[in-house]
Amino acid sequence: MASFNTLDDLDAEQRVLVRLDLNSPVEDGEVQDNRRFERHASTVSELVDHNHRVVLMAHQGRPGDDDFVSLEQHADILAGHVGTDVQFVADTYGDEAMAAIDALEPGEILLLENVRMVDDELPEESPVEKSETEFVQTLAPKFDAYVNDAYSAAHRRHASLVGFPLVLPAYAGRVMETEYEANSSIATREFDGQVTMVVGGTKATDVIGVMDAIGEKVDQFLVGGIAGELFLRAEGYPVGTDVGDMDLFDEQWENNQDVIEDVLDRRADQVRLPVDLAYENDDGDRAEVSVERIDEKETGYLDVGTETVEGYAPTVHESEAVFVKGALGMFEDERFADGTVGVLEAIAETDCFSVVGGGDTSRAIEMYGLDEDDFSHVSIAGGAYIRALTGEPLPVVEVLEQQAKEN
Ligand SMILES: Nc1ncnc2c1ncn2[C@@H]1O[C@H](COP(=O)(O)OP(=O)(O)O)[C@@H](O)[C@H]1O
Ligand SMILES: O=C(OP(=O)(O)O)[C@H](O)COP(=O)(O)O
Repeated sequence: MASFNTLDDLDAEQRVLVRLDLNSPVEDGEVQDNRRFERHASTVSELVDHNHRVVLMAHQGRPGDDDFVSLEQHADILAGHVGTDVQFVADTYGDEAMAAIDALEPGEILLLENVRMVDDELPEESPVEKSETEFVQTLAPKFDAYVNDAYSAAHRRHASLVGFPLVLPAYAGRVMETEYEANSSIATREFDGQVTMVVGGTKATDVIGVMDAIGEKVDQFLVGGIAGELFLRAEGYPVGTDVGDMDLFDEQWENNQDVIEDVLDRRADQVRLPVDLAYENDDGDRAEVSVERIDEKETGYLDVGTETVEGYAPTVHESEAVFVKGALGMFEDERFADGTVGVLEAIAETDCFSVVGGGDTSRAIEMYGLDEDDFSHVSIAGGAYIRALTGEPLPVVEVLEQQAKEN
């Protein structure tokens, strides 16, 4: 259990400054609705119900990137989820923002402009240095309290995340609370039975790091995606290499070969690898091949095969807890969704404690008609989830805990 203050500790009718993480995919300039809006909307609604004046801060993209855009569209999308108007001001702590904050009535919501447009926001510095910036020093006096709900950005030491809690009474929002409890549980909870981790996706470096860090806590790793092929390569199979213009394997192999070999060496009986793989045949259909029958990699393998799923599912059924990081195949293409969906269905069928993380992987749940309620927790965090799994501290959580202890 984290020992930070939560909304349960916050008195009603305050002027509250809230940090959300509404960072979203942007396609052709259009911000895409996603789980982050829906989740944060419940925190915002709760604050509105308690008659607070609610001022929201968030970021979008990184300076220089195409998705580094204004939060104007975010205000409309969030309003749709909250069911109440969300005002927007194209300013963060200048005169325009200050006037909009002053004009706010109890129960009203105002979203400030993208905090990454403020020079003081981004350089990673200590919370004390961040709290001394002009941004924090100018904005904070307008408020009685600060709420941080941005769990998925909790690994960053930015002004809006770690500066304000040093100068205002600080509370964790509901998303922060829920994400923290669920995602940290692999490190902090003792489960009675078997703990299983499903790892896949394209960012093999991340999941291999998790396997290395958390091997003591996990009984079985069910591996697929790019990591699956890299582990097969380490076992001597002629896969896990780039073919054509693919660049998913060779660089990650060079960066992780030692760790993979070490994990296999120390944890051979914990690591389960695909026994068959799926690819697109000349007719454009899904075809499968046993890994034993591959002589040379000539095509991209886009999913684990049927026999692999049939082998993984019983392990899931026997588990007390299952954590997922990364998809077992390229599930966005229906032909290559069997591995990911098969394992998610197996998890949904059981009443084990389950966490599904990773922005891309969790999209498979709605894409294939699975019910989010059949999982204990579907995380909206990527990098922060990885850190929670490996037990690495999150600066935002540390600051919230520190403030709770001192005040
Ligand atoms: N064999 C594969 N070849 C290509 N892409 C794959 C393969 N297996 C999984 N993927 C892709 O991995 C993506 C998810 O991986 P990743 O971005 O690392 O995870 P997340 O964002 O969920 O943490 C999915 O979009 C899926 O298409
Ligand atoms: O989307 C985010 O992280 P994620 O891609 O790890 O889920 C957060 O908003 C953090 O964004 P950043 O990685 O640009 O600091």
